[in-house]
Amino acid sequence: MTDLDDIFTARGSVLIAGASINGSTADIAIDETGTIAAIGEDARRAIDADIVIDGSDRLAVPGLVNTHTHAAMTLLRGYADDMLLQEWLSQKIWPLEAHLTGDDVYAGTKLACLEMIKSGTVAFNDMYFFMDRAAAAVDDMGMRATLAYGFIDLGMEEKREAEIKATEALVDHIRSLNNPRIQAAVGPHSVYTVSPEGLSWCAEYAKEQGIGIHVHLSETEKEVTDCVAQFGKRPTYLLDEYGCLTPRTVAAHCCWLDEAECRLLGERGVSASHNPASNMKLAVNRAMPYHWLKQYGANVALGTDGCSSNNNLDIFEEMKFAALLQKFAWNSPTLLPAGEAVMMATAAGARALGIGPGTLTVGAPADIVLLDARAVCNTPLYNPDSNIVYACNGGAVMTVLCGGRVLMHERTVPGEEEIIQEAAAAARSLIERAKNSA
Ligand SMILES: C[C@H]1O[C@@H](n2cnc3c(N)ncnc32)[C@H](O)[C@@H]1O
Ligand SMILES: [Zn+2]
Repeated sequence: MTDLDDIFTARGSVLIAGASINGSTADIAIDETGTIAAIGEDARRAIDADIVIDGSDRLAVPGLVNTHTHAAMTLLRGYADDMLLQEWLSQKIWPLEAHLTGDDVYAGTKLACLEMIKSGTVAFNDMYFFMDRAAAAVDDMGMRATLAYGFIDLGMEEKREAEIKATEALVDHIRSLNNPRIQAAVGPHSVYTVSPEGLSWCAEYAKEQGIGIHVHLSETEKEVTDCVAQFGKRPTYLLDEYGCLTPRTVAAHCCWLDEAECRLLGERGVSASHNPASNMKLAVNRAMPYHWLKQYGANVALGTDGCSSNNNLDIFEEMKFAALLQKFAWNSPTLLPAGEAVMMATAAGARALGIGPGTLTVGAPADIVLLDARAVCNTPLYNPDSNIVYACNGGAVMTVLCGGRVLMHERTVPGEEEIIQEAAAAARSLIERAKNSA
């Protein structure tokens, strides 16, 4: 077996020896390009391994995907809780965010990446500000991410011009990085913060650039009634009218949808990001109609939302909350069984971001998580999906690989201490600046 230091610095082929995959024991071979080259009997012959990782007492699962977050909001964790969404945003969050700097976003996104890696997430879909600095953090941490600048014009033409410039600058910047793990998306925040002109620019620009769209959709009932009062139609139809519903759109929340809207999202091939912890915390008072979205073929994945409404980035918790909330809200104990929750966090998430199949299969990117099969939460282990969704949290994750690179091994992530210290310092200084300006 390879030493800890070598595991993080070596670049090359990796053999995971004797891990448990879907109930049977197998080796996994990963080639130099970070692709799964073989699983099972052929694995040892498929590569001349530079790194060997002991997979005994480990369950191998695909890397988890967080399809909706505001990563740098780790700096706002616990800053404002137990409030109504509109008041929380307008009275607490937005005033504090006005003081954010690029350095804050770098430090906060690094803390977010650390937290995600420690809980088995390899890829995320982010919408925030100073996203060139978020990209730097993602690059440093070795994860995958789709990064969108949060486009908010509040119906003002001048602001719209600035948001267009910021969006274009981010897309150009990400292209210049030439990092296959980082892609750009366009991020119209929502129908209540972006004008029709803004929505339509976002849709056209995304189409022209061949990139995705990341938007909040029908999170609260107020969003829907305000939209109907102002535009005479529900948010889904407004987004559709301006071209924002595409197979490369990720719509976060999707709580207050009626059946016809679910059908339209299915027809347009949209991915819906279910964020049950945030929805329950902010008491949006309606669970995403998962059964309709599934029935009409929308791709339903999972997200945490930001750390100020969750308050962590653990997709294991999100799998459990999703499975529980759906059952409770729709009065159906058979709705969203464990296996489906795992698929939402893996294959559906990967599909939403266009990053491969999100499965442990030959030819897939080697985005692999090894769980401790001997942990309390995995004992006994009748049905791994059940343990993963209902019993475990991210603490059971021991090793994480993204594109064949080891990001965490035996729960060690290089540089963890400094990342935590720097984020804590950034949060302190942010609060200080906000106080001094008040
Ligand atoms: C990108 C923007 O989205 C905001 N934001 C964070 N959480 C939510 C939510 N649940 N609903 C709407 N907006 C949110 C961020 O605070 C930032 O201002
Ligand atoms: Zn959000």
